[in-house]
Amino acid sequence: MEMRASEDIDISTDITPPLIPLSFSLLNSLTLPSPDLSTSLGLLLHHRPSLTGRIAGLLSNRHNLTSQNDQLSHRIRLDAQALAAQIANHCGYTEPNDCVLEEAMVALCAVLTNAVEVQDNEGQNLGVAVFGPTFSWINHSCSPNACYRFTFSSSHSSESKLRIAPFIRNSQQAQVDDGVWCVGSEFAKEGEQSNGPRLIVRSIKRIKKGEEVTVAYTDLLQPKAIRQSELWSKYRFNCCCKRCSALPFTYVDHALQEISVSSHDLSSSYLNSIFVRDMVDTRLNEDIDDAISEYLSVGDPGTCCKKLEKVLMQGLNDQLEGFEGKLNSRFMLHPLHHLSLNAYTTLASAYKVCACNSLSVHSEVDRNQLEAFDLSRTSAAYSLLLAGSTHHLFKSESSLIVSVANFWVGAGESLLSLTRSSGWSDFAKVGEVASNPFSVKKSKCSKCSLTDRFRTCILNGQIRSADFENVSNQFLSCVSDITQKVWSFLVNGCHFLKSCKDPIDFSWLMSTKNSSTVGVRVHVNKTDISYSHESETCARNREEQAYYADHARANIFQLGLHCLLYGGLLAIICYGHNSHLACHVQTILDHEESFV
Ligand SMILES: C[S@@+](CC[C@H](N)C(=O)[O-])C[C@H]1O[C@@H](n2cnc3c(N)ncnc32)[C@H](O)[C@@H]1O
Repeated sequence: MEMRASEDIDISTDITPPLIPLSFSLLNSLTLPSPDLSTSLGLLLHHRPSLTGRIAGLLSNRHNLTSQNDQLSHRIRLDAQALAAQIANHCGYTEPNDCVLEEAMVALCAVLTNAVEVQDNEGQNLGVAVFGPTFSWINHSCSPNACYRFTFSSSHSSESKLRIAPFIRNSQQAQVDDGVWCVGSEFAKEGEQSNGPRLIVRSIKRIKKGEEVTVAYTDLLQPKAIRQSELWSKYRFNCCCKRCSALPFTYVDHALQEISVSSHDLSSSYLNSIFVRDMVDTRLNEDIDDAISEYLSVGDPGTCCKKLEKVLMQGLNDQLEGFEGKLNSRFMLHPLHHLSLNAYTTLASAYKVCACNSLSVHSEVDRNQLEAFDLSRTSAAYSLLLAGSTHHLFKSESSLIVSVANFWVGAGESLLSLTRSSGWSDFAKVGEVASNPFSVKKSKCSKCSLTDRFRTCILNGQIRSADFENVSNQFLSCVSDITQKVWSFLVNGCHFLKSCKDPIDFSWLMSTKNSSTVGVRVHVNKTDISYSHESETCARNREEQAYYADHARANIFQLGLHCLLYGGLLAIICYGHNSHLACHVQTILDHEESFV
């Protein structure tokens, strides 16, 4: 089964009304050991599996999930026994019979195949839910044209209408029970009291009438091999979408897994050996994963930053046992490799925590202000690098919009908060620049229409494809200009960041594409830096320092504002104007205004 557009749909359109779940389990109120089991029980209490192996119209995929003698099928069997025992108990039997066990198996497989994690506004995992066919018949694509969000409000816009319909191939007709697809039964009714999660599907691309509507079942910022492996281990299917079938790989998939080699005695063709590539991938993955997991469990952000930056700067330099003896090479992550992106995300957050810790630990006021300022500056630079690098990928793969929206908002927040740092006083006379001197209203950019676009969109909730393209081009042009003015200031003191020539325009990567010694350091070109922090710190007097700092601060404010507004616009496209992220952007803008 699949879902298709029943009309032409523009980008940024809700394509279903709010849908109510068939079954939902909150993480903190489980009667059974796992949310999957509780959700399966909820499903079974109201629906019986049909002879075709579906339950409430949902595919159980029972055969594919349980036919192999592997860990997944073993786990499903054990869980199904626990579920069957619970049902038997509920019905007053002492032992579950084969029929109950089979029903438990079908319900559990249907939950594994169709359930989604429900997240609150902050992205925290609340539990697990299964929805009816309107949502559950939507297939996966690694380049999807739709996304979904949750809402917890019981009122919804009267405009939201169903714009998709099931498409059933002849061979599947027999699988669907009469009455399963019943328009209206899954939709939240006006004034309904229940306050559980509702799910809304929204277009992130233009979709033509009759085109299949797809969503992502996995993280799209992962390379093909990882996406395929996750889809196989969870759902047991091989994705054959356009992105996965592209040969050679799409630019995005190539970049997400690119590793370069530098060596005196080996050519980069060695990386083409799957054996060497897998070995290098595994080792680099372990290094990044270890640093991040240690940070998440032990909570030492400083050590994590050092470890991650070491991997980003030095790559893998060990002797590796290869099939032709020992390989004495250096393997570097490409700046757009998916592990680099993970590292930037963690570094942005870890430096921010370091900055907060620094303010709370030191007793010498001036020293801690300066240290916290430097750490916040580095955190903001990593946020900008993350947003810029994923945006670069987004230009080739527009379904990355959902991640990119969050990253631009994060970069905007981080840059704006940097402009409020008391550390600026180090550049001028203490106390003079303690509050934020910039106004959102007065800082309206003369070159782009972002502020107006955001305000219009936050009111009416939609942007047309053509408008969006224009706004994106204007935004990129402004942000590239401003970034050139402040990047050297933002990255001062951080070796890895200094080695990234431009966090927005990645054309510098292309020029070195065929080099076998692609180390990020080769891209450093100090002559391109329009003005550098070094020149500020060497400035002869405090007036000069203050002058440079004022300019840097004003530019960082402009940069932050652009990132935030653009992130807000993307948030409206992906989640709607009433969404948490769009409202969050509005709140930051109001907050900034209140500083003046
Ligand atoms: C949530 S259901 C989607 C609807 C399903 N096609 C149906 O007939 O009910 C998920 C299951 O659909 C199938 N599926 C989804 N996307 C797919 C894709 N891109 N390629 C192959 N199978 C897919 C897999 O069997 C997966 O476990």
